Amino acid sequence: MIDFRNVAKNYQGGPAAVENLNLGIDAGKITVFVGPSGCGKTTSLRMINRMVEPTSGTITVGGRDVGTIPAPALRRSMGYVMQSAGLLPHRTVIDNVTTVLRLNRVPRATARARANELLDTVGLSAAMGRRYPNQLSGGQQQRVGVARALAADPPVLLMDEPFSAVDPVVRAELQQELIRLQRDLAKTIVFVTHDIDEATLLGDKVAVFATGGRVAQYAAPEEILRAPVDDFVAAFVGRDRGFRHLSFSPGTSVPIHQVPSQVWDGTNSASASTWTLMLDDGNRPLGWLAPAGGSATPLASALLVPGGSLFHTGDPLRNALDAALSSPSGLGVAVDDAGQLTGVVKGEEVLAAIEAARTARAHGSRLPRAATPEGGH
Ligand SMILES: Nc1ncnc2c1ncn2[C@@H]1O[C@H](COP(=O)(O)OP(=O)(O)OP(=O)(O)O)[C@@H](O)[C@H]1O
Repeated sequence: MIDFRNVAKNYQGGPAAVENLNLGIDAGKITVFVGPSGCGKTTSLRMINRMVEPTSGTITVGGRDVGTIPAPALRRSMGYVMQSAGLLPHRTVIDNVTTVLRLNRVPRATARARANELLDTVGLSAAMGRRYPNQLSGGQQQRVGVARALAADPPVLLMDEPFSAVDPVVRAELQQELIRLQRDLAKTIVFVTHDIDEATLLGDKVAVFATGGRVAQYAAPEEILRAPVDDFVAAFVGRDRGFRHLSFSPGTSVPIHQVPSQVWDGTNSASASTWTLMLDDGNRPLGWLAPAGGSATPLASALLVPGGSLFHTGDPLRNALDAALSSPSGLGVAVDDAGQLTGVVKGEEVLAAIEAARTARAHGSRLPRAATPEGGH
């Protein structure tokens, strides 16, 4: 869909921001440019819609050389979302979202109807449409930025660190929304970030940039985590890449076990020697009761120990391992889509499943059935 051929950019007086970029970007997929600060990601992104003009080389979009398309028309034909949302402060949210539609001479009523639909798509109520940008939180502003970029239904969406100015919780929400949106929209998205976790979560493909716009590796995220091509990529990807790579291995082979459990009523008795999982009356985990130890005396007022992360049906091995590691009992709590208890996973069995997945990969075979801990090696 998008092709960089021998593209270079020299800002006046400086060293080459981008030396010689050759890269093909797939249609309908999310391609992430990731890399340290100043390596030319934003410059490369902005050359696609001619916000930055290349010094030499060619960029084509859908086979057309962007240099031959008038810049304003080109920009209107692509969605663009940036870090600060870039909303016009003196215009209401709805007017911000309809800007491009109005420039494209879409009648006002149609544009507003479309904008309201889009606000709903990005999780904002119609009432938000009447507010001004400074009356929204940072996360809400970014949602408006995404709605505005989608307004003209462009096939290409350029996103420059769109979620980096919001807190981690909102950021995770926005990332999930983008994944959900993309399932329906299948846009060609080019996404710039310096966060490798964000890159591997969102990218169908990830281009790891080094100084001067040199692409050190361009591959699917699991490959970058599993087999970085050189020390630069390995260092950038980080020390816990092995753990992160588990996001790409299904957790279906991890055995689920029964666990002693009770409905929590505030007066439950701890067992002498085992951890007991406390549930609400809908079978959803609330926390644990620690073993009472030598004294089998029931506690008058039991103390609920907060649980660890939950391993949902369908989650990857990473979540299974995290559930086990973060659980005070050492047993990772597994739940179904409704959040109801299905059982627990054991750390050593997750490790055995990880080893089985690795062996299967090494032999290029299908995943064997779940290995027992004894059979792990
Ligand atoms: N308008 C400009 N004028 C001069 N130099 C610029 C300009 N914009 C960027 N540069 C330089 O070009 C290089 C690449 O910058 P660019 O913004 O593309 O990098 P980046 O990888 O997106 O960085 P960051 O993650 O910090 O945004 C840097 O050395 C930067 O200082």
